[in-house]
Amino acid sequence: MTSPAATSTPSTAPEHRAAVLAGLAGLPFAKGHGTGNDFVLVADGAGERVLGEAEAAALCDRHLGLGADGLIRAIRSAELPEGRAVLAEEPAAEWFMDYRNADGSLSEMCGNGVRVFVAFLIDQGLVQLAPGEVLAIGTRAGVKRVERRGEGFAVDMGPWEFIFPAEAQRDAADSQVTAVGLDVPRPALSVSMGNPHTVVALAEAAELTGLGLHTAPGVEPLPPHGTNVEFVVPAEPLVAGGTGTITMRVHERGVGETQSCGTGACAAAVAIRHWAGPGATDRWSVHVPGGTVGVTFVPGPEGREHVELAGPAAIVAHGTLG
Ligand SMILES: N[C@@H](CCC[C@H](N)C(=O)O)C(=O)O
Repeated sequence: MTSPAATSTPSTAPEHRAAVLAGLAGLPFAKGHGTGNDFVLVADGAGERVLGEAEAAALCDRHLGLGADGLIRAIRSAELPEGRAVLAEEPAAEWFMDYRNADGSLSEMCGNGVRVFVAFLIDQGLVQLAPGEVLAIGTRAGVKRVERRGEGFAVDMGPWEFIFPAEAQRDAADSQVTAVGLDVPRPALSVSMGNPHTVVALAEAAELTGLGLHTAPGVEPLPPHGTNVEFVVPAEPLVAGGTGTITMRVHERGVGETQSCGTGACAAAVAIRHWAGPGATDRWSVHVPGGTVGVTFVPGPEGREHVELAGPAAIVAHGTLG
């Protein structure tokens, strides 16, 4: 499995962006989103395109490129080393979601992205998926099973993990987070959904709206590969059998503030349920600026608890790089 994000940042100079985009002339693309988390999508089944860090950053540039939170390439799993590792686990995972953040860095997983990815495969006629059917998708966080459900998709995101398990169990918080708009550092809990997250609970909606997320929050200690930071306000009921409600804003690693983060919503539900203690509900609605996603804790086939993420996915445009 590839470890995350390259650490160097591609040049943001306009002439560099223009040169990279000129090299992509003629490239067909689509634009899609899941609850406002938006992506440029490219079908490159045989892996013939050069779509690395510089290309992703240029395409995702909101002023000089197409503009998106990330680039998703649909490539056959057999064409990538990470994909071949996935095929050894699940031979049915023909398609691999090759995801990069807006700054060009790799991430292991994108929860909104994988729903939009499947919508794109259907849109391109690369797969057919009837309501209730499940498609196995290769990702850098392993195989994800995506079910077509209602107006969108439900994804088995696999098991969650604490990033600092000893501290999380002992103190219910493992780090401190600072951000523009917060008077003092706040305790936080770091959760892996394949990619890293740090969740901070705030007391009220006014604190959430008052945050300045144009500046990256500070996290101490920082998880080894950086982190996405979710600020959350939970609301009642949190009790078993009910649906817990969370309002969330997020600052994403490699992007900045986004309208939504699927893996972040899952991490938020993990942290809030942990803080609520025994008897808390397994079903959550997470409200983000771009809409609402559902998070449910379910038993996994191997005996571990899995997280299911459900939400919409839309393909809104098709085009060709000029
Ligand atoms: N920025 C994230 C990757 C993208 C997460 C995504 N928005 C989601 O919906 O899960 C990272 O670097 O881990």
